Amino acid sequence: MTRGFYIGRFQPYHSGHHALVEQIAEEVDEVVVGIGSAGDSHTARDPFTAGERVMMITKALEALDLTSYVVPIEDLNRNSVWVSHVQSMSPRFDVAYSNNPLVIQLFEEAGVEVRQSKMFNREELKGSEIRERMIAGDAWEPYVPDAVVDVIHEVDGVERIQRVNSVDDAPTE
Ligand SMILES: Nc1ncnc2c1ncn2[C@@H]1O[C@H](COP(=O)(O)OP(=O)(O)OP(=O)(O)O)[C@@H](O)[C@H]1O
Ligand SMILES: NC(=O)c1ccc[n+]([C@@H]2O[C@H](COP(=O)(O)O)[C@@H](O)[C@H]2O)c1
Repeated sequence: MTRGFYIGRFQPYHSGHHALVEQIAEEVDEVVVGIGSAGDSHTARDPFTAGERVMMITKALEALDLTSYVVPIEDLNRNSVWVSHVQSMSPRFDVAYSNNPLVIQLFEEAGVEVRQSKMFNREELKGSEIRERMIAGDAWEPYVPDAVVDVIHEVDGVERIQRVNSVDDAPTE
């Protein structure tokens, strides 16, 4: 039995993330999705709370025939012990999936196998692009799983990101 660990901020969880989980599911028996920067929310870069991201991912993964666990993981101001922190919060895993250079380095130094993945339609399936679309009032719904559309509507997510973005942009004096 092998279990994979896939970490990201998932702001929001989009169809590129989902395609990758489907690929991971072909390689391992179970998947842990780690929600990184779990303490961050209500900013233009990180608009959604950990709980909202748990809902997005849990509901999107319901469509897959897969045993999965969704685990929020807060950041730690100490990279050298971050892998231990992750391991303390997650079900035991055999392999980590990431394309983030720091994440890869930290896992490899800790002796954890890391698999990098191909990017799916990265032009459009990118969190920052999808957040920009929300801020601009453009269509974002085609780029996330249907379950994520429902969650973002339920939490008034577009209004949230537009509001925090206007605060971020406000003059400081
Ligand atoms: N389109 C995609 N296809 C495959 N993997 C992806 C895709 N987008 C992101 N990933 C991977 O998912 C993991 C988590 O990414 P993350 O949550 O930062 O998404 P992102 O789209 O890069 O968002 P942001 O633009 O906010 O940084 C990273 O390892 C990243 O490389
Ligand atoms: N010291 C730390 O807290 C630490 C180190 C490496 C990665 N992380 C987190 O892991 C996640 C990696 O996800 P991304 O690949 O989406 O950037 C982020 O939330 C990032 O903040 C945290």
